[in-house]
Amino acid sequence: MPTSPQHGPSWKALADHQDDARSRSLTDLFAADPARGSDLTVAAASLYIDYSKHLITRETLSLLLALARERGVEARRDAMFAGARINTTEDRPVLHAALRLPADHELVVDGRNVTTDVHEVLGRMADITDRVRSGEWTGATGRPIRTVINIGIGGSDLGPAMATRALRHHCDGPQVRFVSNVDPADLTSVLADLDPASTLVVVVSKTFTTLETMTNAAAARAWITGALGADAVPRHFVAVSANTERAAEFGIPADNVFGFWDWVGGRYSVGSAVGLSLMFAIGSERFGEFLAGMRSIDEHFLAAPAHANAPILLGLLGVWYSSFYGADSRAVLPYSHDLARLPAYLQQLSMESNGKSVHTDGRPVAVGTGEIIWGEPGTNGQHAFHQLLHQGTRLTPVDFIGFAQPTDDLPSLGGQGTMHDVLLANMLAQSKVMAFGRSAADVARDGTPADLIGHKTMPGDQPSTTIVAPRLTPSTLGQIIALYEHQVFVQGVIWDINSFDQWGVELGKSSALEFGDALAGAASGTTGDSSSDGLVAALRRARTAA
Ligand SMILES: O=P(O)(O)OC[C@H]1O[C@H](O)[C@H](O)[C@@H](O)[C@@H]1O
Repeated sequence: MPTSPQHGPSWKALADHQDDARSRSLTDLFAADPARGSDLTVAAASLYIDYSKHLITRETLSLLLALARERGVEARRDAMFAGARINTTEDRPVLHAALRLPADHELVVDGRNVTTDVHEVLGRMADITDRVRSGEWTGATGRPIRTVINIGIGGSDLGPAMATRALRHHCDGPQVRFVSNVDPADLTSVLADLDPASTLVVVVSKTFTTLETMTNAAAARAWITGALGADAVPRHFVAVSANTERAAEFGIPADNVFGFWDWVGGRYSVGSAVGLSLMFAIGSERFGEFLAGMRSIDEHFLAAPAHANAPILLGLLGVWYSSFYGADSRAVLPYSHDLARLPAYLQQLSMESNGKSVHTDGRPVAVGTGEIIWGEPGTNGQHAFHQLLHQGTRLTPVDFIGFAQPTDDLPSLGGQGTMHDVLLANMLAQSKVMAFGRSAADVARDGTPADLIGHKTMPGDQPSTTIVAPRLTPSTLGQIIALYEHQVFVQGVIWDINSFDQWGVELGKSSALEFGDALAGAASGTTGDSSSDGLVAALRRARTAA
């Protein structure tokens, strides 16, 4: 049974070391160690990752790596990949990495070779994808499918939605749209301009019980059957679920149900059948490239020594800031408009995984765990929230993500270079000024009036990682996703928390059911607290107001 991390010798050594290191600025660190900009980098598949602009010395790194050893990160990683039941509160293996294993790689769990099952489903997905994309699969009136609607929420939405948007340039199948929110505005606006006769609905739910998804799916079914009759359902609905019986109860024939397994967490499921809508959009071949990209990072994570292992290094840096500096959040800033939904995707991946306050054995955690992930694509954030990153009082580590080659390009304003170069130049400039700032002496040298010097001084020391890839492709997107998955895993191991359950979301779900009754007037008496009583009453009154 692992002890709490703060009781081990490495934690104490890091805390003592931090007391010494805290006064050293990134400007000082780069002056004292000019090679750090090239040395503190790591290559993983086609990703080049610069972590030199972090508040660490080489000694910090070796202490962090000692912490990883002490916490058994590599042994735990091997246990995960081997199918050990490391999701202890749900007694399940954690095998999203098995979703991208080659077909000839045997991985036996509970007496079954899971890669056989994975590739059987992948084959069925490829088959329906080919039929839909070629027009062989038709709707009830014989029309080919022009639009696919993915109905799902959380892990059954964010992954395929983020990836479909990211791979816009590779989308050459039916148009794919996403509906997640139980707010009827979501479904209504998505359906508004669609023809039911050429629309295919993919209902995605691991459990097939999620209220939002079931509600939207029922409304979509009414929309289809209202136009085309009840018999149209098998031509217009397919399901993705680990609960195939429930999917059948909804009226979706078994041939149209694509399964996955309880060893795939929702937020880790984009490489499973949950990615079916993405496959419709980009085709099965490119989906295969996406899985291969993920696999290349799995292999790196498994094989690279810890000091050159990107997920281990990035995981340790996340712990360094969360637990030692008390940083609450990390900004993820993709300098790629196509990655606009990546921060939202990573919010679920990281915050639902590591937003925990007890150790694996149920004892309370005594150190800062979890990170609040947020962000917007560059350069939009620069004109909105970067001010706080540049001159605010909070330490907020940043991940910059950029691509050498553009997906789209246009000439720049001055005609020299291109807009993509302007984008990349901004990314590099932001990481530089966040790290090194601008001293008061420098500001004064410009003749700045004394009373403005403080206002114009840039403190610097806002740490960042920069992740660079040649181009945004199915493979590099898969690599980025797997990199973050494993970073989250490493942090969970160091903190000794279960990154693979999410009990915290359950209470809100059951409470919402009670409020549904109260709003409808079906419940009598109090909701249990005076604030909720007042809100229910105000909402009921306002419904009848003009
Ligand atoms: O795929 P489903 O079973 O419908 O679940 C959808 C989502 O809802 C749950 O409440 C969990 O918090 C998420 O981890 C999950 O991805």
